[in-house]
Amino acid sequence: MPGLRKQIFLGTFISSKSRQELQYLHDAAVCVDSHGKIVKVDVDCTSAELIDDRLLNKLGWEKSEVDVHVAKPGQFFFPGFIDSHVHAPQYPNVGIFGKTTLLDWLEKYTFPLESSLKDLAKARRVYTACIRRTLANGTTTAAYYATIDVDATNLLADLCLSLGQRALVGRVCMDNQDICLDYYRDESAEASLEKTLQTIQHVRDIDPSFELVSPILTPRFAPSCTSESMRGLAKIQRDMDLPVQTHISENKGEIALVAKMYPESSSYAAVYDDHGLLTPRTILAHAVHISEDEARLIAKRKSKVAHCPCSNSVLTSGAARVRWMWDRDITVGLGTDMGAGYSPSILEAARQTALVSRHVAMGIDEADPEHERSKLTIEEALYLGTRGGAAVVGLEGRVGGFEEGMEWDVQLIGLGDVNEEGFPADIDVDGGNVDMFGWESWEERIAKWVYNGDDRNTKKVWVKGRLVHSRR
Ligand SMILES: Nc1nc2[nH]cnc2c(=O)[nH]1
Ligand SMILES: [Zn+2]
Repeated sequence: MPGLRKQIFLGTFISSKSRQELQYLHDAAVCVDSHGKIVKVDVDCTSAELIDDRLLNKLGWEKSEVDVHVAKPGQFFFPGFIDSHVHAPQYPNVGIFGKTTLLDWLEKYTFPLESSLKDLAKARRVYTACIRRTLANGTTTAAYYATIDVDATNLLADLCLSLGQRALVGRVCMDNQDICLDYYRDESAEASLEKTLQTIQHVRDIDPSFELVSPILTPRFAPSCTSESMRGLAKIQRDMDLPVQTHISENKGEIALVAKMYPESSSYAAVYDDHGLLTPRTILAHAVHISEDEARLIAKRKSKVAHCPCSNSVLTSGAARVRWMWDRDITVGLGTDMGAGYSPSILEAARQTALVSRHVAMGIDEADPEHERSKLTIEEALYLGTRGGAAVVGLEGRVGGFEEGMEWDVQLIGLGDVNEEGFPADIDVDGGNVDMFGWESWEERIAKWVYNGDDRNTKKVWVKGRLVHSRR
């Protein structure tokens, strides 16, 4: 990214040390070079003045070439969220679902809206709103499904790049003439693959090394694709080493449909595997009802799962078992799955993850140790939204923490209103739902953020060192 100045961030930095534990760095300085990369983390930096004496000398940087950002008392830096499963064209429909479940929801609400986005002016409006709203909620990376339309999909990639959101952008493949509706489908398997290649080429043209925006192969789900298109996509995946995203085992009716369509495959996961689509770069959304055999196969292929708790509750799909998948060595991240998911926020997804895990627990006898184990902690939910998601979208080690060598994809969080000493000022009803009383430990502050926070607490957001959102 040309034109970025060097930056030093001072304050408290909180990130996942492991699934179970958050790391708190207080009075720290994180130094970011002009490419948006973290080059130094200094943990003993109590004031801005120290930067002159010590840090700048160590870095060999001139004061005049550096911007210094100091977090206010009570604020902290947190890694940007990763939305590992989201449909940008469905954004206008968030909250609009009535009592539908997956298959009738697709027909009633989703396909008409997606198809209407071949109108590029409408697509621009919807995609701009989706990107700006998710950035405002701290989402620095999103794995997007677009629509079947090449131009509108390419526009989504353009907008991610210009608005500064890291993204994987997929043109949706739907070529099964028996299942897909006439008004919204690819003409043939061949056309589906050709259009996919057009979007890959477009992304290559605008971001040649896929630094910020990458194409992602997107067979919508097994019912919407033919064997021919799935095999063709698998070949493109192998030839170009690209990521893949699709849906799996979300809804019982869907599972029955897949079993009927692919009787020769032993399970839903096996359908993808039999077509060469279960790869280490494959993101499978939902996995609510997968069997032991399917979990074993997914883990063996090192494919990843995007857990979408809001969507699974909205569409009455079921409660995915995150601990159970972790126990079977499956890497899991979080997805909003808008517009089935009603919220653009991964913080909301983290909260719903914690709650859905309690519903999983309620389905297990209290005497069984799994009852207690199923419940996820706040630390685990935040891990899923940051480092877990990074591993799911193939950015492990690049984003999700504050280590040297990582990129500055970060949000600045402010909780309540505090005065210079860090004590609460008067309650500010416009500033968000998180009220601080001054006696909370850092662990308690994070808990209050997860359960009552929202975009009003997300003060600033950076991607690869660039400021992409700032709250007025
Ligand atoms: N939640 C969800 N599941 C799907 N399965 C196939 N398409 C979709 C979709 O758009 N949303
Ligand atoms: Zn989805």
